[in-house]
Amino acid sequence: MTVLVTGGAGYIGSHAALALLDGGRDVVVLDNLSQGHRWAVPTGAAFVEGDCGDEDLVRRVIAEHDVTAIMHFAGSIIVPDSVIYPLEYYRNNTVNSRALLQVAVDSGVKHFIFSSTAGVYGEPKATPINEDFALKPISPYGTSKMMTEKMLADAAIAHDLRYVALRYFNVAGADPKGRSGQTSRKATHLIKIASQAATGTRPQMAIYGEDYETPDGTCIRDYIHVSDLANAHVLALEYLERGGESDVMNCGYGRGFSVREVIGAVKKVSGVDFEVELADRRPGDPAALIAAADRIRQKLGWTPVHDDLDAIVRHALDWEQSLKSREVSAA
Ligand SMILES: NC(=O)c1ccc[n+]([C@@H]2O[C@H](COP(=O)([O-])OP(=O)(O)OC[C@H]3O[C@@H](n4cnc5c(N)ncnc54)[C@H](O)[C@@H]3O)[C@@H](O)[C@H]2O)c1
Ligand SMILES: O=c1ccn([C@@H]2O[C@H](COP(=O)(O)OP(=O)(O)O[C@H]3O[C@H](CO)[C@H](O)[C@H](O)[C@H]3O)[C@@H](O)[C@H]2O)c(=O)[nH]1
Repeated sequence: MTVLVTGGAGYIGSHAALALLDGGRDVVVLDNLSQGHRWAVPTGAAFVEGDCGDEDLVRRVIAEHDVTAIMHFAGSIIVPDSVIYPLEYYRNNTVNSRALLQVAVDSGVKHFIFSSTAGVYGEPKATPINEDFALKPISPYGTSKMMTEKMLADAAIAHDLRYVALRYFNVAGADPKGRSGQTSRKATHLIKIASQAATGTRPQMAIYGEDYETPDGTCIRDYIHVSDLANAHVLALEYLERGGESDVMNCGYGRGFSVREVIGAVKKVSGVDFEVELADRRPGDPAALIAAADRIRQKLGWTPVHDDLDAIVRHALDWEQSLKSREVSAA
């Protein structure tokens, strides 16, 4: 009984693989290394280099490793890129997910956990956002994820398969033991960028807009520690294994911090007063995104242990320092 982790050489997938291994599970990672790194695959996990849309390959991996569950992280993740290359995002996020789902159904894999996003809500009418809000994505990225959610829902009705789609809010931080962290080749996430500015990997950073209708004028987000998120995946798997119904669940803490508050925390924790300039709004940024996070707590018994901005920042900074000594290009 092995868990197939697609995208397990990437940021969140490698943390989920660690959480599964820490819990005594067998793991096989399938990653095409388009973004991830071979060294990011945790020790103890089997590794197959390849594409999650390659049905023959996935079929073989499932059979050879006795896979009974799939955690599907593989995908393309940069929202503005999805506007420029929409068909590429639909191929990698939607078409490849369809292929993976087909093989899962054909092979009798009954449990499927999917990386969805708060991006499926688009510009929500209010905040906090609960799972019953209308899905109105405003980018091809968000739409590509919403379409996979729909495929999962339909497949779960027609076939012997149950799923949990986890809608992540803003994922940040790194493994507290320093075993993994965010190593995207093209960093866009606020805490990653601020950590790079603090550790000297980049000379300065920008705040994208300070004229939003928020207390300090900058956008508010619900930052969730990647290790708490990884544990949510393990709990979601246990939930399915004890017969839980298919569901979608927000992953966030239910509170928000502004861009200025985040940058202040990175400066305080690092002790570095790096340069911050003001820039125009980034297109498509909603003013505030905060999760209503009751469902995941109730249904999975999820109790986060890293709900502390300074701790999230500390772990992100430690990881950034360790990347510098590994001489990995993380920019
Ligand atoms: N990082 C976030 O804040 C965030 C928020 C919401 C949702 N998500 C979703 O979580 C998942 C993981 O994101 P991440 O931040 O770890 O990104 P990441 O880029 O670090 O990891 C994605 C991994 O998938 C691999 N990959 C991409 N396409 C593949 C394919 N066709 N076949 C096999 N491997 C492939 C990449 O090489 C990479 O290792 C993604 O599906 C993303 O959309 C991330
Ligand atoms: O250098 C930067 C980087 C970000 N920001 C701001 O910081 C906030 C957070 O931005 P991120 O890029 O860290 O995260 P997003 O909220 O844009 O994106 C998150 O939500 C998206 C869907 O809404 C996707 O799921 C994405 O993967 C996930 O990280 C935004 O207001 C952004 O404008 C800056 O001011 N400067």
